[in-house]
Amino acid sequence: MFLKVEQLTKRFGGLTANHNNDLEVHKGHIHAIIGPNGAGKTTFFNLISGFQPPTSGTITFKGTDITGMPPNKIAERGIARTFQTTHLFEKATVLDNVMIGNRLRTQSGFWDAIFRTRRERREEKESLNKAYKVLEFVGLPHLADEPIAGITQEQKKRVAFALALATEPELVLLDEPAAGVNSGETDGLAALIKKMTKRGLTVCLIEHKMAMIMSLADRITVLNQGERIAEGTPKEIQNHPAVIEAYLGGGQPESSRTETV
Ligand SMILES: Nc1ncnc2c1ncn2[C@@H]1O[C@H](COP(=O)(O)OP(=O)(O)OP(=O)(O)O)[C@@H](O)[C@H]1O
Repeated sequence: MFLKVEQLTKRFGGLTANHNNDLEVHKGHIHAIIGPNGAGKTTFFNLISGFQPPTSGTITFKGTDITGMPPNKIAERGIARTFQTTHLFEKATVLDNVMIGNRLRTQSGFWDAIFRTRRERREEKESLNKAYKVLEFVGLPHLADEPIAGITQEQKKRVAFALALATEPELVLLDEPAAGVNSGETDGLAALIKKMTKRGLTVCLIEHKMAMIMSLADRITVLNQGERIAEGTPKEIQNHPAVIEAYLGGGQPESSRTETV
């Protein structure tokens, strides 16, 4: 299994944000994580990408146990995640964001960057080439010199993708890639996600836009109140009683919370 999460739990004091959750992501798939607000989706991503340590459970990526590894080590092993667009530097250019962001999030040579050693200059050139390549991929090479503050929300989403892709990942975790953009732009971002899998990437995404998820995802995992309540194909999920119940906001009996398709 490409990514295998077993019995993952995260507690914040008395609150259980994730409770004994399992997940299997197949190579080359688009796997969506959905669920109402506060279901524990972002926490789940934080645990997989190493931004928070789990309370218990294991995460195995390509056969290696990566549980509790720091984010830069997990990125080195091939897992990248996107951040909300609020993580971008508004005054810096698109290109600088991709370059700086990549370094800050994946490399330890921060002081090299400050003092501009020879190694740093060589790495900067490589980093520049890489940044242009990923900007090309996400369709923004013409905006390389534009400050983030001057581009649209949809373009910022593409920059967030570029940041993740610059780490040359095999698995990309996208946190609400289409939040705050209109429907035409959502279609464009969905096409870009499809293009990622055509290039051999595996994608795991959190998203609230159901139409997008239903047409894009190979499999869907549904979380509610920290627990996995369903897993299956889009068709199976659409007709799943526990999912319908969770989305209608009625809450559900304890007994149905661990039900799977
Ligand atoms: N660092 C933290 N400290 C304490 N509680 C937290 C922390 N992070 C998340 N939580 C809580 O854990 C629960 C799950 O939050 P999380 O952000 O993972 O949900 P979500 O499904 O991503 O929600 P949304 O769709 O609204 O983004 C919430 O009750 C939240 O308040």
